[in-house]
Amino acid sequence: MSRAPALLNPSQPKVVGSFGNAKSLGNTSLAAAREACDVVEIRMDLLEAEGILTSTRPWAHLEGIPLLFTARIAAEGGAGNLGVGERIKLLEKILPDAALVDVELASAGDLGGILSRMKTEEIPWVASFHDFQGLADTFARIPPMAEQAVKAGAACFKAAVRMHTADDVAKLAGLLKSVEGIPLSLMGMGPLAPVSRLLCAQYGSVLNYGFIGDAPTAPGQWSAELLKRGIAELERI
Ligand SMILES: O=C1C[C@@](O)(C(=O)O)C[C@@H](O)[C@@H]1O
Repeated sequence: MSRAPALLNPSQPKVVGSFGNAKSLGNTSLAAAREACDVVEIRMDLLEAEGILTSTRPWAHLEGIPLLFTARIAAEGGAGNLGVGERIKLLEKILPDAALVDVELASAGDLGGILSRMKTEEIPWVASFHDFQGLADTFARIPPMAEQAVKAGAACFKAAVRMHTADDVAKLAGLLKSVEGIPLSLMGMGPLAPVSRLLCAQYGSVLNYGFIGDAPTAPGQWSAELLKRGIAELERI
């Protein structure tokens, strides 16, 4: 059953709670996860790098909250260096548990086979993009990438970009009002990450990431609990 439409609503921004290590995942009960976020992100690349993914389902105790699975490539901040074949194998294993799957837009071609299977099984995917440096041309690249994500069949386009100035934060949030055709999840990284994430949520970013446990999964990321409390206080605009 697809739960994506309810999870990808700009007027109801959701908080994604991400685990930076296996200990944080193992120590978090379903009740605690529900308290901290609306969706849990399982970073398979991080778990694989810790060697705990081979045969287990270390997220099994979180059945009851939507699970978003990510097998991030090293070029976009992933741990280890998962090849295409390894990522396909990991994704095939988790499909029965997935409410959503994250695939880098740049990998959509390589993972075309598994994306077709997800389409048949009605499992929506998030096309993602990361810029850890905050390059000057990234803002201009986001609208065409969102269009590519639509063409590739993604349910959402996500971009995480390092912010250098308040002007960057305003530009990122502004894109949420100007790009149409697909739900967007936009967020800043670095020292301006927290303020950017609040502003982006207020402007309609559908998925807003924080960490659960003791290890952030991106520079400047707040805890999911704090982000959820902050977003709950925002007046809709
Ligand atoms: O893509 C994202 C967003 C993120 O990079 C962040 O900036 O919070 C954290 C990642 O775990 C997740 O897959």
